Amino acid sequence: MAMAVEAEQLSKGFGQVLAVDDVSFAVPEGEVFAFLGPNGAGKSTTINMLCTLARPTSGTARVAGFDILEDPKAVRGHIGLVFQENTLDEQLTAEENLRFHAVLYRVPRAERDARIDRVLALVGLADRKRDLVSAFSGGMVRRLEVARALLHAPRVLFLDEPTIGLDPQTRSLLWTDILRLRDEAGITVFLTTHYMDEAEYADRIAIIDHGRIVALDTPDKLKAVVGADTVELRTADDETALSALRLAGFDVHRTSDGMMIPVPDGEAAVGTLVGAAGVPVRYVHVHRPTLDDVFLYFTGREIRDEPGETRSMMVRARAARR
Ligand SMILES: Nc1ncnc2c1ncn2[C@@H]1O[C@H](COP(=O)(O)OP(=O)(O)OP(=O)(O)O)[C@@H](O)[C@H]1O
Repeated sequence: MAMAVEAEQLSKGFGQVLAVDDVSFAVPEGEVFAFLGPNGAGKSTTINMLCTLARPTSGTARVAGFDILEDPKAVRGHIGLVFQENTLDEQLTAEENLRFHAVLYRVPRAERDARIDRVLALVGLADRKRDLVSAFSGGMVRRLEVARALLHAPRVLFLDEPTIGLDPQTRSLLWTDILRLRDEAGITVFLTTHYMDEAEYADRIAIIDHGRIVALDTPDKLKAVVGADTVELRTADDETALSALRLAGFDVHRTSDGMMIPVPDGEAAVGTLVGAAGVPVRYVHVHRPTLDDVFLYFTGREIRDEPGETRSMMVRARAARR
């Protein structure tokens, strides 16, 4: 199978900060691939390297078959990009914005009208062609940005946090567009997000934390790793409970405020776990796996603890004082 993106031991440092740390992965053509991680995990830095906007400190990658270091111009010609910031001209209509970009990207004059209509249709904005962007909702602006990134018919589309700041309904509409690009145009989509719920739509997810990929698979397989069910326990003495449960043969994972134990049947296991903990139990919760659990399982904390260690350290310090 042909690969749209192949990263080989990519690293990028900024002074003392290793933003991306020895990351390798491959994305087959036609896949929707999500880079999922908290703020500061290294998602934007990875996308910037793949799009030739930042130079790796070490390692390399091939995008649409071209090496990002040896052939950056060819890479740029075969990718579309949507950044976190809006870069459309609000005083122009949707069509005028696209036309301006088509000229910039040297889309042949004879093809411009057809391309503009095609990309507007792909994002469901065909009937808003002549409207001013200043009259668009946040979701429509994002969709127009996606349309613009598609004008020169790229093979790979990079979207950095495309749904940030949008309400859940608009986010879900944008996802319909993204999946349509894959299904109708065969485009490979590489996107970053810190929204667990929407990462479920992706064909595969790489979970990135502190610059490293900690897990990579389909949403279903990642959830299966966590176990059929998970029991979350918080006790009067977590260290003692953790040792006792491990001695009793359970696979216990420490979290910032307790522990998680994957088990085949949560409800059936609660009694045994509470008994085996050997200390008073303050909180028990049985849940079916979600991607939040997957993140907690692989990183030991919740994605919402971010941004930054400072906040999670404060949360922990506050919890410790209670
Ligand atoms: N130009 C830069 N100079 C110095 N440090 C940087 C620079 N760009 C990123 N970093 C640092 O590298 C780390 C990774 O940042 P990056 O923006 O890639 O994370 P992210 O996962 O995309 O988060 P966000 O969604 O907040 O952008 C962070 O610690 C960040 O502060």
